Amino acid sequence: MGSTGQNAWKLADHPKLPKGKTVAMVVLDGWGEAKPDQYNCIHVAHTPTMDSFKTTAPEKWRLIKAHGTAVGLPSEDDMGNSEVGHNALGAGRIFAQGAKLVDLALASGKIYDGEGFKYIKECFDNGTLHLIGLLSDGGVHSRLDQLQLLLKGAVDNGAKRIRVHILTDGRDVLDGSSIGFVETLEKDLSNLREKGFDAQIASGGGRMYVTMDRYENDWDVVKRGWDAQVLGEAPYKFRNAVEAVKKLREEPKANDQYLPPFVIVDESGNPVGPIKDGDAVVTFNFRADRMVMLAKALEYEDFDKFDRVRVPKVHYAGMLQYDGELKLPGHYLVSPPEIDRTSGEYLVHNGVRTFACSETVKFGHVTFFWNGNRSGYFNQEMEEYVEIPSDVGITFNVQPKMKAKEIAEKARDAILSGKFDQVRVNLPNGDMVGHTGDIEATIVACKVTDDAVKMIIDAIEQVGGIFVITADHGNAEDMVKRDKSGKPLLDKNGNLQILTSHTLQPVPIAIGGPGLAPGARFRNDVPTGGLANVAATVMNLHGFRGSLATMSPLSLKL
Ligand SMILES: O=C(O)[C@@H](CO)OP(=O)(O)O
Ligand SMILES: [Mn+2]
Ligand SMILES: [Mn+2]
Repeated sequence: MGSTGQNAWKLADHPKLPKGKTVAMVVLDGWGEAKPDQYNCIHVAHTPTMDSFKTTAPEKWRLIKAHGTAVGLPSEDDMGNSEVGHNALGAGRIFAQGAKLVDLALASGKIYDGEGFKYIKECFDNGTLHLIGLLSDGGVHSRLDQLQLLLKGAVDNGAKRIRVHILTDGRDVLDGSSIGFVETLEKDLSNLREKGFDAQIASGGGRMYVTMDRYENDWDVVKRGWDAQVLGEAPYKFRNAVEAVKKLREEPKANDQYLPPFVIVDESGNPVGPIKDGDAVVTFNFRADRMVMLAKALEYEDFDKFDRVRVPKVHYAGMLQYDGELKLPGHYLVSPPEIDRTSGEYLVHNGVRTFACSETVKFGHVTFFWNGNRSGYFNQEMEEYVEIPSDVGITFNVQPKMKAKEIAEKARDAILSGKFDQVRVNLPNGDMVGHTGDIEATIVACKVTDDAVKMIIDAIEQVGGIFVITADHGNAEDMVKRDKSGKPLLDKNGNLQILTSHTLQPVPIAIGGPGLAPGARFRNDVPTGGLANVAATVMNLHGFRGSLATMSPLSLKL
């Protein structure tokens, strides 16, 4: 393989597999494999299409790893997530991910020598350091222990006044756990106060209602956060954050994910921590998708998505740089993984035309994450990305069908059009509805997903193509927290502990379709395999050689 120019991208022909077959690449979001029981919504739901892969063509079906080190996360206790999952699927390699890179930078202390930290430090003498992010130990977007280390490092490096703007979780961790996390943070801050630092929580709100929207689905979410964090304005005012979270959770149907915005006020009723000129701001989430919108609001001069009212002149740094193409934000504490030479870029250099589609809430998964946290096209003549607008302002248990049918129709039409060689979609339902913890709705979500898969493979059937159906991580296959033996756990009131988060489960991958070379199947003597092996397998199915640079496929027997 040449090292420069077009030659560096040219892929050799596969010795046995033909070129020119339309390949449908379908990612079921949040669809893992787990023991069948009543809390496994995939098992309970009517899913004849997905079931048939496993039962009628078991040699073309297998399980692959979708969590922990197989997707670049720090440990095997880390559940998978969309960012790392789609990064691995799209890049075909395992990269040490944000969670891990931040751990290393904090442990070595290198984070404090970096450009980003030096930049925010310039404000420590006269300004306040604001830390904004998700408060939990979920490890998907952020981690409490990293925030704690950062707080310590900041005061060791001269920060005197610190305000933390918290977003409560309940999506990567149990609902209700926010109280404990806020208590822990309050204790740390009160220890700092005892040592003479002026450190407090300044504002808060639930992650799905305040700040952490993604892919520009609903700017109101970011505005609510802006109002509380920057302007110090919110519908609820409290003297301390533990009281805030406890009180707001008392509202009927309240949960951690959707707590309304609140600000902490002093004895005269004034907000304790609006962001002002001369302050430093750090968004401490390492994961990109749900921080990009706030980063734009903080960084873009000609921002017009909502009225910011007041735009403080601050030194802002992200924990990571969230968008490599937009270079957003410009300053960051830790360099993001350099996810280069992704499969999408190989495709455009090798004449493979791609169609990618999902609805808004997952659109960036099959584009931005797939392409290594890079927005935009590699080559617009070779690619078409279609976004179907998601419903806004609802929780998806109310509308568990979401846009699965519309996504499948777009995929079907793209396949039948003959204009594309790869048709790639994400079907969000298992994940988005699974996160609501609503078992009945999640069962509907799984059925609808199965219907969508059917529509896509029927189209593949018609054009003599190939399908690859897989998932990015588990979610809908397990809706309860369990003990080590697998028994569902009850809380202190005897209620089932509902699991709103992803899981540690493996995910299925199925290949098939009339275009698949006769006899092609997965080797059953290769036990390991993960999401990072899918890209090279797909390249094989497009007729290209087995290994591309360092990508390795799931072994196929031909
Ligand atoms: O909604 C999200 O941000 C995460 C869970 O925190 O889910 P996913 O990784 O599937 O996008
Ligand atoms: Mn996902
Ligand atoms: Mn999810």
